[in-house]
Amino acid sequence: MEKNNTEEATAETHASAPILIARDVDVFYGKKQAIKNVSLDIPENQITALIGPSGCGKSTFLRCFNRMNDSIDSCQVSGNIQFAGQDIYGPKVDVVALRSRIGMVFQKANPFPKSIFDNVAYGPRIHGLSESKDHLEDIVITSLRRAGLYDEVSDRLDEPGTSLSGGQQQRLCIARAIAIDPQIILMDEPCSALDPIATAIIEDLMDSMKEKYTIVIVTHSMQQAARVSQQTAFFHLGELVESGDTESIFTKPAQKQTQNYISGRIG
Ligand SMILES: Nc1ncnc2c1ncn2[C@@H]1O[C@H](COP(=O)(O)OP(=O)(O)OP(=O)(O)O)[C@@H](O)[C@H]1O
Repeated sequence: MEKNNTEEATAETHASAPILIARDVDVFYGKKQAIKNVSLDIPENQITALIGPSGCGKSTFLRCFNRMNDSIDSCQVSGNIQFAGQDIYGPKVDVVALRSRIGMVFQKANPFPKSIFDNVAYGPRIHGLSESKDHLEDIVITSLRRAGLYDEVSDRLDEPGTSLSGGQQQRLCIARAIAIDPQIILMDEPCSALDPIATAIIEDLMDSMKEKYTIVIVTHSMQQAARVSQQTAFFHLGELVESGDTESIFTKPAQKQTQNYISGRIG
């Protein structure tokens, strides 16, 4: 009995070990501060939801994790973010390599103007991940399967990615992210352009994906955060008000601001 408890405790500790650690992160767009001294741990193989009212800084904070903010001239990020123990803003960091480990899926599905196959094969080709044509085919098929799309497209891999439905296009983008073998997938409101059925498919998919990947999702939908995530972080006016396990945040939040948001009093 005692042994089982120890095993359980070890498994639990392992399951919640942080893969991303943000400390004292500030983000400015010019003189305007969008993120104020935010510290947050992202546990491995879990889904963390970033929630909060429009403009509170969720997407800005998400983009810090794979340095997508680098491409915005006015944007300055300071503080410390570690990925698997390495400072991702360190001088020697190869941003392209970082983004292959920390992939991203955007609000609006954005397939390349290429075939379904080539959309998924693109990343492995440019990152030199495939040893042969057969290996590349394997990667494409495995990625499409992991994204829950293969069965729907197996007989039309040569057709344009843009010929798919919105929900299928979003799963194609997830397959594209998976194809370069990331550890983390950042999702910025991935279902906001989708109908409830396509949304439910993606939510089920996320649940199965967390066995292999760590997911951080920005969502406007509190119901979605409650359905899919194990951890939730609530932002307001650029500050992290509170974070913790999703059930606690939604049933007994520690902060009044969180309570007001989840009960619809601010939004
Ligand atoms: N490229 C940019 N240039 C200048 N200001 C920006 C830029 N992107 C975001 N901001 C500002 O930073 C703040 C945070 O924006 P951000 O998009 O991160 O919030 P959000 O919580 O994701 O909002 P939403 O839920 O509406 O998408 C806002 O005040 C926004 O106007």
